[in-house]
Amino acid sequence: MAEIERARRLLGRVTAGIPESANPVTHVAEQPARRARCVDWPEWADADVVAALRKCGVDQPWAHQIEAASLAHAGRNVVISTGTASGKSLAYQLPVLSDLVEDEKACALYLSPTKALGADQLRSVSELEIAGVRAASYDGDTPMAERDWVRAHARWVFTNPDMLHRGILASHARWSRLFRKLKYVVVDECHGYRGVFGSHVALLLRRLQRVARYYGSSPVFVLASATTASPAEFASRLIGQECEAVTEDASPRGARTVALWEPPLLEDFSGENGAPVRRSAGAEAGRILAELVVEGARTLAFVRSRRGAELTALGARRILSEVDPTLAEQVAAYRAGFLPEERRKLERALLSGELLGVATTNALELGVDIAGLDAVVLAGYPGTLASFWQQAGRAGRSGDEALVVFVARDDPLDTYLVHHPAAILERPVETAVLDPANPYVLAPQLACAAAELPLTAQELDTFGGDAARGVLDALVADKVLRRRPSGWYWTSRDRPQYEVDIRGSGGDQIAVVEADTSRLLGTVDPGSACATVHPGAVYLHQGSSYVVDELDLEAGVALVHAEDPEWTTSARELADISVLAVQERVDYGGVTVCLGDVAVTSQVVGYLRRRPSGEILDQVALDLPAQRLETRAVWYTISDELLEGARMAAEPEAGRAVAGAEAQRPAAGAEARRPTAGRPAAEAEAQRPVAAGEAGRPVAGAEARRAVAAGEVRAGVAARLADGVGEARSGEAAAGRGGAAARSDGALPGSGETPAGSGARAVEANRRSAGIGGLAAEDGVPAVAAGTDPAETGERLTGTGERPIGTGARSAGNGGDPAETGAPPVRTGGGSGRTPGGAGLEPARIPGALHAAEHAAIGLLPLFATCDRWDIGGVSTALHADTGEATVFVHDGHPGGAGFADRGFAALVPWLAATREAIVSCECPAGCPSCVQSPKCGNGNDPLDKAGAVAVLDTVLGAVRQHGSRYGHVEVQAADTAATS
Ligand SMILES: Nc1ncnc2c1ncn2[C@@H]1O[C@H](COP(=O)(O)OP(=O)(O)OP(=O)(O)O)[C@@H](O)[C@H]1O
Repeated sequence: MAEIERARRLLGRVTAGIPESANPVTHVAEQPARRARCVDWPEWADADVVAALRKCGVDQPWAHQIEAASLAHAGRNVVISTGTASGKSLAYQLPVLSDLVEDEKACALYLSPTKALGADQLRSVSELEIAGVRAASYDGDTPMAERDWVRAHARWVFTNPDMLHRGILASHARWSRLFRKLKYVVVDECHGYRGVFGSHVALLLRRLQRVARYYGSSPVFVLASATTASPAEFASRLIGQECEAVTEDASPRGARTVALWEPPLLEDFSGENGAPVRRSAGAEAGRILAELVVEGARTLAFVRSRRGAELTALGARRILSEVDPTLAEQVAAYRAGFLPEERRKLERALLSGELLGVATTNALELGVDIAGLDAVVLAGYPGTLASFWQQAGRAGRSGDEALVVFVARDDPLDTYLVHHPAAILERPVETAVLDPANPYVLAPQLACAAAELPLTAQELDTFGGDAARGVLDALVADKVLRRRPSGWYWTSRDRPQYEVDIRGSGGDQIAVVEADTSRLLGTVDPGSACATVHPGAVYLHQGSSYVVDELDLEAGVALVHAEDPEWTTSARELADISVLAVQERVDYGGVTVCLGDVAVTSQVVGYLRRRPSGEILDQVALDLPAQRLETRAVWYTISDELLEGARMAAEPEAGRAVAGAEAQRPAAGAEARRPTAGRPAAEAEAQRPVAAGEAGRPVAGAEARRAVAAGEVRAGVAARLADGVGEARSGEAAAGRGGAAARSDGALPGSGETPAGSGARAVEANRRSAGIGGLAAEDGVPAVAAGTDPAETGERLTGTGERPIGTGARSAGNGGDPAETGAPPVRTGGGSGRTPGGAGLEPARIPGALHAAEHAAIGLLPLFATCDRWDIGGVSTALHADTGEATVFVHDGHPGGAGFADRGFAALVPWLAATREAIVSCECPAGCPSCVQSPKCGNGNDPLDKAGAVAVLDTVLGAVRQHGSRYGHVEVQAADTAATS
């Protein structure tokens, strides 16, 4: 009981003085303590290894450790997927070290997503001092002289996927000693291999296996993962072989109290278009951190960006210095670029109580032996439940209950989570999404594979079968490979690995160079360069701030100078989308849901400068070229009949958008089925899939605007309301995901090819260009792009309601523009005469309703696909030329897609239901960042119709539910079954 009192006391302390009416805590949950389940050391384990582990403090192993270790020892691929600090390292150390001792020629590889984690793991193996093992690292930091030694002598090589790709597989003959006797491959933190990076790693591991086979070995894979859903399935997909899973965590855990926290609305600020805004999660976390430090609680606060971490620590110190200056000394920010020794020092200081509070980015999430803290504060959802529990899991000592506070940021996903505790506390951790069949990933990977060893027809099944065959044909047509009877051969003397960056797929990299010193700070992929390193952009690199002077896309360089201005920048982008091919299409009586390939043309048209207070300084127009991205999208269309229905719309209650039940209620009336006059009848056209290159492309942005102005298209229907990807990508978010920032393989923007073709050409292009992008990624340390996410840095939008910069691309208002009036127009009237399940929206509201529904859907997709909202974009339009109907698209931000849109299609119903819930449960009157406003909206969040969005979503969900039993969408697609940590 004393335990619970302690956590409750801590929570009481952080809420002290807040009136009950303004209590930010939306939910409190208690998680009980768990006892350890220990077992004996297995007989097969080497006695010296056991003795060494004992000496390092592991007296008796936990059951899950030995279960996994024994499977590996028996030659079975295994993934251990258990909670934070559950001793996963021992599960692979025991079999690997035992076998290395038993067979003095045997070798092993260890792969980690970051250099820092690899260094930590090497240190812990070296500390065991097992004779003859010769463990060594081989990464971007390994001096040239040492590399020869590692190749010649090391038996356990600690490296990362980037070095495996460029440094080991590319010159495998020099590593023949290792490959001949390669007994184990350890893949640590494998849940991080998702999206495009994960797809590359999956193919890289297949390349590794074929090279090992060539030298006569067939290594066993041991994978370690945070708790994830379906770990066996995911690991099998990652390595391309059967893999067993160990998931029952037998390590001890202290009890925890988890509090969900929604920061209060600010009274003296309003946001864009007059929307209410909340206190930033970072500022709130600083205050909570200070209160906990006063209580003597050892606390780690996770903040999403480096700048945010610094501001949070600063905020806490400022509060503490007023109470007791010595307490302020006990709070630190985790600085980027900590060396392993500094991290150890920090761990020790925090564990001993010398330091009481540390504000950190997720850099401290991996490879840190910090557990048993008194409290953890999470400022913002870290993107995945796996990360959430990884961070939360740092709290909790046996015998003493710890506190976890999750502070919501002002966005739809976080808001949804604090109001739906089950989505955090009871939901299984999501499966990591990867798609090794993406042609943009397959093409460069197959080129690398062929360059390593000629590819034979028998091997193609491991590379995706038919998908690989199609890509190989394109590579042959482009003369990248040559087809001979015995297989496919690489044609050049150059090695493709140097130009293929496995951390992304966006063409040749843009180098970010400090003009004064010519120092290369990092690289950004060309797809997001206009948004992140446009002239005037504030660019963060390793915690330091720079301002971009010049962006030369042709030369591939952004020149910057060191400067830490009083503002941050966020780009604004317009986009247009066309359907290239429809892979899946399901009709639900007036609502159609599709999955397919699209081309997104986007243009950064300007940027906003904001002070940390949220005040918008100004908007600066930019004249940058449009970019083209071919990718995957999920979209739904709604017929006019359903959208407009009859003349009765949802009536918003004060402070709430309520259209749900009302919009669902069927009402009779032939009136409702009347076709809308004046709207182009494109139904027949829209019923068939649109193939690549066909006529019927959408009206391009400028063209649409002209058409609207000229009255050629009905007012309001031609504007595309777009939310481009990555325009204000947070540097930390990019880095945290393993680095979308450093890319060099992939599509040629603007090639207009089908994915396979352009993927093939990408390789060709990459072969010609020197891959600057490799520099950042070789280290396993991705470059950091501008930290401009206002939600992360504590900035707030102060609304001016101004028009987007230099565009005019919005719905042509006809007096009914809801954003102009501040509130959606409300129709009243009898319940008769509307289309069953129809939205009851008048035409002028439709663009704003679709736009708002699209924003919220982008915000909520990360709940179902393991992506960040910056990985995806969207476009909504009241009339799309390719579909002939009102359409909302949500698309992947990577060439060829990363599986996110596919996941949205598969989880359509729960995704859109959660989207609706997020909007409805937001207390704002007409839309705010917590529900339908987007931080990256190219249209200045205008028009947005919150009540209309609910009506749209109800219409879609109603139609799917009514007609869906014949299809697959009614089922919640949750194969996710694993428990959280
Ligand atoms: N059986 C055991 N008994 C006691 N302590 C153990 C045992 N196994 C591991 N440990 C200790 O637990 C701590 C965490 O171990 P380890 O870093 O391997 O966990 P992990 O699951 O890899 O953590 P993370 O979640 O950070 O990846 C280490 O200090 C380790 O020495």
